[in-house]
Amino acid sequence: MTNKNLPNGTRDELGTQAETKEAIEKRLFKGFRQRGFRKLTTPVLEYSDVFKPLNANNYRPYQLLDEQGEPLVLRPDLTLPVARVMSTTGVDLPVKWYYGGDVFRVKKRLSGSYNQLTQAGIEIVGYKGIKADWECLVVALAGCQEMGIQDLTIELSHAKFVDVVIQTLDLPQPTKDSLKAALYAKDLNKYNSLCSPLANTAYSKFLAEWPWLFGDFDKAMRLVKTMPEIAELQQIIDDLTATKAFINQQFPDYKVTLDLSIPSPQTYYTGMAFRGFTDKSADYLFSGGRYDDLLTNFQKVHVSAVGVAFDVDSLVERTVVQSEKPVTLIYFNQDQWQLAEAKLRELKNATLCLADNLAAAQRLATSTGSQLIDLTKSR
Ligand SMILES: N[C@@H](Cc1c[nH]c[nH+]1)C(=O)O
Repeated sequence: MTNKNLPNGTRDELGTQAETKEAIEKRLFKGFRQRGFRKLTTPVLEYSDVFKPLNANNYRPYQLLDEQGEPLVLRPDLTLPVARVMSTTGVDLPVKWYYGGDVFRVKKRLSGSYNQLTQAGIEIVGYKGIKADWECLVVALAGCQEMGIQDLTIELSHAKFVDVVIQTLDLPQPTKDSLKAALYAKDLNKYNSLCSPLANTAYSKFLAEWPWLFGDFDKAMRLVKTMPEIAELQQIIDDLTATKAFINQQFPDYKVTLDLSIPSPQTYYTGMAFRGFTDKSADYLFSGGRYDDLLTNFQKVHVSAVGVAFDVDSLVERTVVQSEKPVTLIYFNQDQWQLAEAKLRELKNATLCLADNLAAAQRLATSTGSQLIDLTKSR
């Protein structure tokens, strides 16, 4: 073997790190099951077509070919495979699924982030109303609470807000498109010059501050309300406001912010979206949202859906791991296997010492700070 390096953006997980991840996944899955979600497992490999709605700008999938030369990818997302399953099998709706597994996203070199990420999430398919969005939030927030995360901020956004506002502006369509791009890129010179024809209109106060329309929820909402009433915006405002009140009531320790100047976290979202952050890192702990049109990519019937996925790696990073206690080493002769097994069952934190002689066993015990039990004397 000549190349012992790992592919870019991948890693090995040893001991505590891998065990913490396993423990977190187990706890999350148990919580999902307790709320009546059923498990859905999909393959790591899928045809590239499944991910057409993804249109991700900041990463691309790993590509390969099947034996017939059809393009395959390592799944870059777990929601789209659920949509594929729903459209190809006759599962009765509504349905609540949970899943866990790795997604693969080839990011720019030197971006510092990993290309293989572990997610655990839920998808609720077949409910139009806000109760399904709130169930996703409760699952996400209760999960964080159980992991002992205290400084959580939930950032709410809405996939339609920017488009609805831009459509009402009295500007030619190409200017509207450029304005949206400049807003997302926070290209303020360009943004201001594109907005200048609307300088003395009822939108001017809002437009002047739109690129900064994130952070404090009430402050952002006050600015939205300086605009003339837009009928289509009302439902969006009502849903966001009710959701903030719901979170404040159910999870009073967590903070809610609003961001109405960003592109939707996923291109397939059609409604409210939410992400959870802590002060310590820019990586989110969970991300989710409503995607009522996703299944129409696979089938003709319109189906409502909403879901959320934890970034399990982010949870691992923030979980305080208990330092491992020194284990007890059980040294024995090979004809004493039964006795060694009995001792192993009796002791809590023990492991069989497989060394060939007592001196080697003693060296191992010293170097690992373990206690050594020598069964070879007990004949
Ligand atoms: N698949 C989304 C999260 C999600 C699950 N359900 C809905 N959204 C993501 O990876 O960002």
